[in-house]
Amino acid sequence: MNLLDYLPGVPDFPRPGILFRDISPLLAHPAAFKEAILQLEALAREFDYSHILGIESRGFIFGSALAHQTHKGFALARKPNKLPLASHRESYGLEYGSDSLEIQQSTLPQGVRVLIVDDVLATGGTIIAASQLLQKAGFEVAGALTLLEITGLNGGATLNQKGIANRTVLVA
Ligand SMILES: O=P(O)(O)OC[C@H]1O[C@H](OP(=O)(O)OP(=O)(O)O)[C@H](O)[C@@H]1O
Ligand SMILES: Nc1ncnc2[nH]cnc12
Repeated sequence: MNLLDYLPGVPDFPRPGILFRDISPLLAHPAAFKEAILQLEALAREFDYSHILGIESRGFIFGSALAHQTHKGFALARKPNKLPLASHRESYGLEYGSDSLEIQQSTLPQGVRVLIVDDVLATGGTIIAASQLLQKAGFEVAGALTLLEITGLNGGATLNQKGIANRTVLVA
């Protein structure tokens, strides 16, 4: 099964010039979704971690399914003003705009090693912000794992330069 068949590119969304990879067909196809989680699980074995951080919103889907599959804990990196307890915030740029993420200070035991999981790696801005949040909150960044890296934006190389070990299932 070629998982890219289930991640079609939609031209000029959400802005002209962006080829947006839609995860909806993959999620709607049980065997493709299962295969995606199994391939993420295989790459996750390369990391030493006890918890997964999922990034709102598409990172929640893959991160939580992977946490369930691998028997790891799961934590939320949320868009602003969604978390009820004291939180850290980071702002960042991404392929088609800018945004902010927050994590709760008290979510995980201090010092645990956390694997960041998201659907897509484009510029790397989102994962760098997530990594900074984890460090601010006193957690160790085990690395970052994505289903798809968008070519031409050097997200993987950017993460490497920042010292964030990263693996992706697909590149397109
Ligand atoms: O590598 P980057 O350039 O930072 O881009 C990648 C991010 O962009 C998308 O999220 P988006 O902010 O569109 O939010 P969504 O998951 O709620 O759709 C995607 O799910 C990643 O989190
Ligand atoms: N081209 C793209 N497709 C889907 N999600 C993205 N997030 C950032 N860039 C993206």
